[in-house]
Amino acid sequence: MGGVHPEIVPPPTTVIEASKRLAAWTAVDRHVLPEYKVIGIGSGSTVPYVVERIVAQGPERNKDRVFIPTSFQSKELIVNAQLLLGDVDQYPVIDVTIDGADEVDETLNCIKGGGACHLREKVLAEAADTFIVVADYRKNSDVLGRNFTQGVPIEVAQFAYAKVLQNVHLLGSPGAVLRMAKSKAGPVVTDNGNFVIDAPFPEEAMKDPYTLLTRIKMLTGVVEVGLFCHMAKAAYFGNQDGSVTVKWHDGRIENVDSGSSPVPEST
Ligand SMILES: O=C[C@H](O)[C@H](O)[C@H](O)COP(=O)(O)O
Repeated sequence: MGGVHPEIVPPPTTVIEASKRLAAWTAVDRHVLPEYKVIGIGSGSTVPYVVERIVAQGPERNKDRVFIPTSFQSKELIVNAQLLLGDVDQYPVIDVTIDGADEVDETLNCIKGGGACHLREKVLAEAADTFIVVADYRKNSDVLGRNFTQGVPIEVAQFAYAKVLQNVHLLGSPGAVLRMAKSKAGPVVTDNGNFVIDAPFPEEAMKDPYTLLTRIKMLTGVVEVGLFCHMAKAAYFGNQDGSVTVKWHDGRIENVDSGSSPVPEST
């Protein structure tokens, strides 16, 4: 764990990347406390900045901590940052988990799973005493599905996908599709060996994500649904003007002036 740390993520060159970093750094500064020893690491493009900031807390702070990944990607991040890797079966109680989101509504319900990692992410969110979301300003929304339009990610057992797809069509998402891979023929296969269905629902259904979650989860063959309801304690959004908006679980909205502009010098 000693020695020079490798670069975890290149410095941001766009306002969106800088906003992600701002959210991640602010959340780590406030929620990864010195006494915390078991830390869940989420997945996606915002999380490398989380790991970067944790590493900046120094080897002394990190030497007796263990980091639990939510995906192959976050496992690589932990290992490359020379942090100690653990798993949730060894550490079923986590002090804090920090993760990204595809969209967050006004009461902190989230769509997650744009990267097909939502099963492990939800396990680590639920195992954590504190679950914190970090994202750029585009994810800050009033109603889920307004910004992230590809639909609710649903992880399904491979053999059951066609049956679940039919069920989901009848449940009110006629446009639901099996997620196809980009650089491989055939469907996306998750880290757990399952398929993913993307199911866009009308706004009326998305206004009550908990009911929708329970309906989808009851379908046999569904492994996990990318709707995270009543889980997050706070969501941090990096803004274009260099401030951070914090939405708290009790409805409070806080504006933090980071004192630094997120606009990268090169733009
Ligand atoms: O499956 C992926 C995860 O739920 C990500 O946390 C989510 O897609 C957000 O990722 P990003 O930070 O890249 O927007």
